Amino acid sequence: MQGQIALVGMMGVGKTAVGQEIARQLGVVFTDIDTEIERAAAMSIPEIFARDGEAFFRNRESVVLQRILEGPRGVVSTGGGAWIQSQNRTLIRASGIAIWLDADIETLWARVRQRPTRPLLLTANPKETLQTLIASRRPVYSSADICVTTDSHSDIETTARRVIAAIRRDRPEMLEGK
Ligand SMILES: Nc1ncnc2c1ncn2[C@@H]1O[C@H](COP(=O)(O)OP(=O)(O)OP(=O)(O)O)[C@@H](O)[C@H]1O
Ligand SMILES: O=C(O)C1=C[C@@H](O)[C@@H](O)[C@H](O)C1
Ligand SMILES: [Mg+2]
Repeated sequence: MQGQIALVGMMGVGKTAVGQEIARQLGVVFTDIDTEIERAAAMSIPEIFARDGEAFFRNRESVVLQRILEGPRGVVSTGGGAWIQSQNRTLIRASGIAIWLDADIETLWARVRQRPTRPLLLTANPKETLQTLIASRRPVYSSADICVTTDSHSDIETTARRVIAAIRRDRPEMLEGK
């Protein structure tokens, strides 16, 4: 591999689940930035948001992202807000490529509504909050190198195959030797 493959996109789109499967199919290491932040802080993400606030979390996110991107090449799943910060986009672009995983609001909502693990959705109307977040973030996600869409009919393995096929088509040098 010629660099890191970073997955970006909205919460619930499947960056963690699909990223893990891409890494398995390619036989490379997989790292999830949210998991690494939680490990380093010995706290869950909702706990970090509640105790230290979002600005603190964003700072940790950048530090952890930089550390992981400097490590062995593989697949890196980011948190939903990571690509929104310009310094993170610079870090990811310098280390490899960004894949935007996209899905419609109904697919995202069906996947996030089950679990109260996303502090940004702890609002009176979480579906509306999700919709507002999508509207503000979509223009930024669209600056990723490759966009792959998923929906309620695409399972994790199929979506992972689609991502690998898109990289092979658009950036074949990334997968040299794979
Ligand atoms: N293609 C898919 N088909 C079916 N279920 C999926 C798919 N992708 C993800 N899921 C399920 O949707 C849920 C959310 O996925 P996941 O945690 O991977 O999202 P995420 O993008 O990493 O979100 P976050 O930004 O909050 O970390 C999980 O329960 C996962 O198993
Ligand atoms: O979309 C976001 O801003 C977030 C998504 C999650 O992956 C976590 O990184 C956190 O809950 C924030
Ligand atoms: Mg995730």
